Amino acid sequence: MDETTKKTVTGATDSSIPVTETWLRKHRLLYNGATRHPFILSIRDGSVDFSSFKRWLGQDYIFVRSFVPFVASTLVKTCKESTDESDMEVILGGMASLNDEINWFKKQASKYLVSLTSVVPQNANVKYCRFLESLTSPEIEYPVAITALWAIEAVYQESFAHCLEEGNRIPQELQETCERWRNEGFGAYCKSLRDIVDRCLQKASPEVISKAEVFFLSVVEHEVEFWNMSVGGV
Ligand SMILES: Cc1ncc(CN)c(N)n1
Repeated sequence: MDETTKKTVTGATDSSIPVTETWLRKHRLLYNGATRHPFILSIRDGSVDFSSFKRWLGQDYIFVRSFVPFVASTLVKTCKESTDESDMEVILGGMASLNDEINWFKKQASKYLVSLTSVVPQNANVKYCRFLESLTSPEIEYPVAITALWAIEAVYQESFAHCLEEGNRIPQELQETCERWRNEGFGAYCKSLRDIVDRCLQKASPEVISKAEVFFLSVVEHEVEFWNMSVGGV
């Protein structure tokens, strides 16, 4: 029997395996589709098409601006619902670094001559931003919101970390882009988010756990669509 589906004698799922680990094992192919997407692989091997990179840059700037209200709404849920006071500091730190992220996009846009005021959000981006907005609803439970936040950040962290793994041939000018999400601080932030998710879901009802898994999968699918859009799909 697969370890991830191991049941105890009472029939419950083995709680010694953190929930995020069970999902990553169960949905590995889909998850790899996001973190090893052809766009990411093209950055890694140096064959990236710079018009795709510029498209990604402009679209992601729009995305990050929509991401801020979602993170803010998760911060509010954390303040109201979390039983651990350090959770609030984790999310607050993430919010602060989003300010840097927005400024970084502006700087890169001027370097690559991308006019951020004339970027028209593409279909996949519009859908992803709508999804983010739906997550700000009070009906979205804290464990579900924090799951989505973790998944969104983790996909970027793992994708760009992969670009810099041994054997890469990334163009010098994209080194800084990859570092932005590969750096130790961002890695530690993603790890803290994951720990919060696992802790919250350990105490959550089966319904909330299932809902969180559905939203985890939705994030991964939106991320794949976002990369597809960047390489020129719709
Ligand atoms: C689409 C997307 N996903 C995640 C991240 C990381 N904040 C981002 N900038 N853009």
